Amino acid sequence: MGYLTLKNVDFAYGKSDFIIKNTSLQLFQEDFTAVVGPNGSGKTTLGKLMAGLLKPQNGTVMIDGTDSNSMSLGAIGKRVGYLFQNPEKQIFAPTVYEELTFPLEIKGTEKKVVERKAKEAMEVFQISHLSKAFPFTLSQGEKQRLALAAIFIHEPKFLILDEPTTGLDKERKVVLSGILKNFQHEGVGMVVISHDEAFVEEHATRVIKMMGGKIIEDTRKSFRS
Ligand SMILES: Nc1ncnc2c1ncn2[C@@H]1O[C@H](COP(=O)(O)OP(=O)(O)OP(=O)(O)O)[C@@H](O)[C@H]1O
Repeated sequence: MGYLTLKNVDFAYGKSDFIIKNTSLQLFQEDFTAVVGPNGSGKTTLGKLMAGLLKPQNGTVMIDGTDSNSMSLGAIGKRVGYLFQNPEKQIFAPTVYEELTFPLEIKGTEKKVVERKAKEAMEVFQISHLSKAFPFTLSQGEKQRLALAAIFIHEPKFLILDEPTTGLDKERKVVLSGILKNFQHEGVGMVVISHDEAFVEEHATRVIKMMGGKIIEDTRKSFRS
C-alpha cells in the first residue's frame, strides 16, 4: 500500500463543479513523483488533498494507513510536509532562528534539543549566516530554504513541493536539487508539482500528468537506485 493513498476522490471548492474528479492514486516513499500538466488542471489541489490540507467531498485520503479526516494537523505534519508555491505563506516568526525554534518550543521540546535541531536545520539548508535576519527580507531562494528547514525540523516521511524551482536561478536550483537528493537518500518520499521540464527529467522516477482534474498519464521510469 502507498504511503499516501487517494481512493475515488472528488473535490470542489465551495459550490463549484468538481475540480478533482473520481481520482485514485497510490504514492510510494521510494519514488520521486512529479505531477505535471497545464495551468488550472488541478495539480495544486491534488497536492493539497495528498497533504491532508484539503478534505475531499467524496472518497478517502489515507496518510500512512490512516484516514486524513480523522487526523489532527499536528499528526499530519509529522508525516507529510508541504511546501507552498509561495513560501512566504508559511513563514511567521520575526527571525530565521525563531521560525525554526518556535514550533518545537510550543510542543514543549527541551531547550537544548530545540537549539541543536535548529542549528542542524540551518546548516543543512545553508541559512546559518541568516540566523538573526528578518525572514521577509530574504531572497526567494533563501525564503524557500527557510520554509524547507522549518518542514525538515518535524522529520516528515513525505514531502510535497509545489513549483519549488520558480524564481530560482541556476545556482539556487543546484542547491535545491542537492537538498532534495539528501532527503531522498534518507528515505523521504517526494512529490513535486512542476512545470520545469529539466528539473522533472533530472529527478523524477514517476510522472503523473493531470488534465481537467483527472490523471491522464502515469509513467514510471524506475525506482531510485
Ligand atoms: N481557493 C480556490 N477557490 C476556488 N477555485 C480555486 C481555488 N484554488 C484553485 N481553484 C480553481 O481550481 C482549478 C485548479 O486549480 P489548481 O491551482 O489546482 O491547478 P494547477 O494545475 O495547480 O494550476 P497552476 O499550474 O496554474 O498552478 C482552477 O480552475 C482554479 O481556478
